[in-house]
Amino acid sequence: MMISYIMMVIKRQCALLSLTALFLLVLSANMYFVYLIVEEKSPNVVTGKENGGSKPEQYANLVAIKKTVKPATKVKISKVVQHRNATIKAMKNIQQKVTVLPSKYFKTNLMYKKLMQELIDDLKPTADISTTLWSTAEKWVKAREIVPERSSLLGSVLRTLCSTRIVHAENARHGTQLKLLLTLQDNQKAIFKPQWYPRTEMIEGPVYAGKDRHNAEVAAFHLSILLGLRRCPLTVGRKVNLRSEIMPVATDDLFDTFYQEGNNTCLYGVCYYCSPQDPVCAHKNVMEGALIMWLPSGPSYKLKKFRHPWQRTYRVDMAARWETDEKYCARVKASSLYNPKSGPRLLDLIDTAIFDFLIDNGDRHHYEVFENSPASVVLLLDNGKSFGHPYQDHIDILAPLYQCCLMRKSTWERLLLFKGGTALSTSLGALLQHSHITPVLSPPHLQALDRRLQIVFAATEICFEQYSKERVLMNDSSS
Ligand SMILES: Nc1ncnc2c1ncn2[C@@H]1O[C@H](COP(=O)(O)OP(=O)(O)OP(=O)(O)O)[C@@H](O)[C@H]1O
Ligand SMILES: [Mn+2]
Repeated sequence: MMISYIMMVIKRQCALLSLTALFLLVLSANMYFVYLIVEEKSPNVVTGKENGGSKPEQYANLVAIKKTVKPATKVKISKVVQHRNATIKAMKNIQQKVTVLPSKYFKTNLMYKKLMQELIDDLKPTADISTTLWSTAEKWVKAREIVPERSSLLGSVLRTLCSTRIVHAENARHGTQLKLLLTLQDNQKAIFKPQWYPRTEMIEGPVYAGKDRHNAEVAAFHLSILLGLRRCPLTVGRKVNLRSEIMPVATDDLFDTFYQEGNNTCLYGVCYYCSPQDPVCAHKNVMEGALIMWLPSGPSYKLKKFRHPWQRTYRVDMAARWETDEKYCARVKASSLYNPKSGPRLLDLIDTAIFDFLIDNGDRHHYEVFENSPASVVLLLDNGKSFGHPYQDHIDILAPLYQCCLMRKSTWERLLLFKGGTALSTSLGALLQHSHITPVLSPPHLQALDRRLQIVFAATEICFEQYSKERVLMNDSSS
């Protein structure tokens, strides 16, 4: 009797203990997850010093993973699909919704033409080419926008960027891809990302496959203006003569990577992905590229890099948490950094997701803000992996939108301006006509924008049905 009583007590204690242990385990797992989000760490990314040389430690793992993913890799898709079931279910719902989108989304709002005309006017150069415009552009940079809503000098700044003499050229030590850091006359820095592909190239493979697309940087900048997301550095297309404009002012280590291949001058640069086996070649001496104006230096503009909470694993056989967990947004919001009540960061990321989905950029593994500005905007830096395939839509880029079901009201209103079916492609096409490397996008890439906009409408409609419009759309004042 006594023994069975003691056994019963022990059993109860054990049950209690294992329950407590389970509770502690769940709690610590949750805390670890919040820690990962807040501390910008990822189980898949080795962190380390920022921008530390040609092989940044913080990217070592991510880069190694990216390198191993070849477009032709065969994987057991069914297994991967199972792992990514949360986001796949959401994507299917959205695809279904597109087919029954309310008719209001097919009615054109002619007001878009007014906006388009205003922006086209702003893009026309009105002042002479002058390096005094560097300081004009510098003054535009604020905590929440780096390009003003309207400026009659926008076109003049862009033209100056396009045509001012290059006085120094070095390898940009930032990031992993080949790019040059140019200094233009009167000390304006700019990044030059070279052309790797013709406009018609279709990039097959995962969403982050291939090399940078210089024209994508130019198109993304113009789209950012059109959508009122004025957080993308000023970007132009520029053709440079490697022999007369770059080589004479190149640093020795850059100069050493230039060589002649038949009639064409080539270079391979110094960067993590750079090698003599992987050169980029000019047409004869002329190389087309994107020239991206460097943000001002100084403490107010110091950049801080964060791991993107919806970062991909860059592995086809491994899913990220956001791909498997329908309630992932609640976890993100548990961090005060992303709680919409305490700051605009989450809404910025949702704006970014919409922007990235439209341009098909699935490579925003990190994002940057101005470290010393409270409530700094999420900058749209590095749009090079966009516009890879005009016939593919990677709906999972929209995960921050469909998992959080939140959107800034002003963003929604701007998107609605382009409803009707062709307004977005028409407008962007018109803005890009002023570019020195026009046509910037091939027609299929432009048309893809209209199709993807419908998908954004569908995703948002689902949110409206689920939570009501009032709960989904957030006022700017509350963010
Ligand atoms: N216009 C700019 N002004 C200021 N800093 C910039 C600008 N463009 C890029 N940078 C800095 O350089 C870094 C690398 O640039 P970018 O992301 O375009 O290169 P990348 O080679 O594609 O990098 P990654 O391999 O990380 O994708 C950015 O993270 C940012 O810190
Ligand atoms: Mn990149």
